[in-house]
Amino acid sequence: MSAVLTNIKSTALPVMESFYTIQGEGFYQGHAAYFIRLGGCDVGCVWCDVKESWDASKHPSVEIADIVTTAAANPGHIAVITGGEPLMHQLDELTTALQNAGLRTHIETSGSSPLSGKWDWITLSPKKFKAPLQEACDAANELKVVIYNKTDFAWAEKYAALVKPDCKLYLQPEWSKSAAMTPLIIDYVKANPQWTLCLQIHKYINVP
Ligand SMILES: C[S@@+](CC[C@H](N)C(=O)[O-])C[C@H]1O[C@@H](n2cnc3c(N)ncnc32)[C@H](O)[C@@H]1O
Ligand SMILES: Nc1nc2[nH]cc(C(=O)O)c2c(=O)[nH]1
Ligand code: SF4
Ligand SMILES: [Mg+2]
Repeated sequence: MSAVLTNIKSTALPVMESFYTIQGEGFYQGHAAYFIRLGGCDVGCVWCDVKESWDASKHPSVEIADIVTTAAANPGHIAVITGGEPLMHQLDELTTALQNAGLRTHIETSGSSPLSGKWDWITLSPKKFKAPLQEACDAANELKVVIYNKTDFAWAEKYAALVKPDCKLYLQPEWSKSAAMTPLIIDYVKANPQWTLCLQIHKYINVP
């Protein structure tokens, strides 16, 4: 996948899956939300929990009008755009259409591709494998750092210094390392209470 995808204004986007569930992570954890998972990612996190999303060509192209109609058919008021890396796509048309249909627009992003779209909530989850752009740090409403080993705490602080003062700060254990990392996160949050522990609750309660 390359930057070729980034600037194409299109009326359709590759959709790997979409589902109505509860937001399992971050400030909106527990809220009903309709997730739209776009195909394509050029970041390549070794521990990514959705590697099937990486190749955009493996996912069907869906018209934005159809994406929005399906999203708006649910009673929830939040649409979460995730991926893959959703900012590999130009998202102005999708987000405008979702907002015109009465939905809040939230994004889950690594911030490593240029920002597009109109957002009510931006979750920035920076990655070592492809660093976020400063424009993503400037715009983030919450910073969610995945903790894979103990050196990741210092790395998280580097990004906490780059986001806005009111940006919410979350530390999320990498799923396969959760047993080892969660106790370290608990100790870290107790010593540094500006941070909050974030568990992926959907994986504990077995919802998508
Ligand atoms: C699959 S990513 C898709 C959105 C975007 N590419 C990103 O990384 O933010 C959605 C969220 O899941 C997190 N994530 C992915 N794999 C994970 C894992 N194995 N354990 C914990 N969090 C994970 C990411 O950091 C991100 O916050
Ligand atoms: N329930 C639920 N909450 C989530 N929050 C972020 C997710 C993502 O994969 O982007 C996700 C997801 O896949 N499922
Ligand atoms: S940036 Fe997101 S989708 Fe891409 S590999 Fe990393 S966690 Fe997976
Ligand atoms: Mg997920």
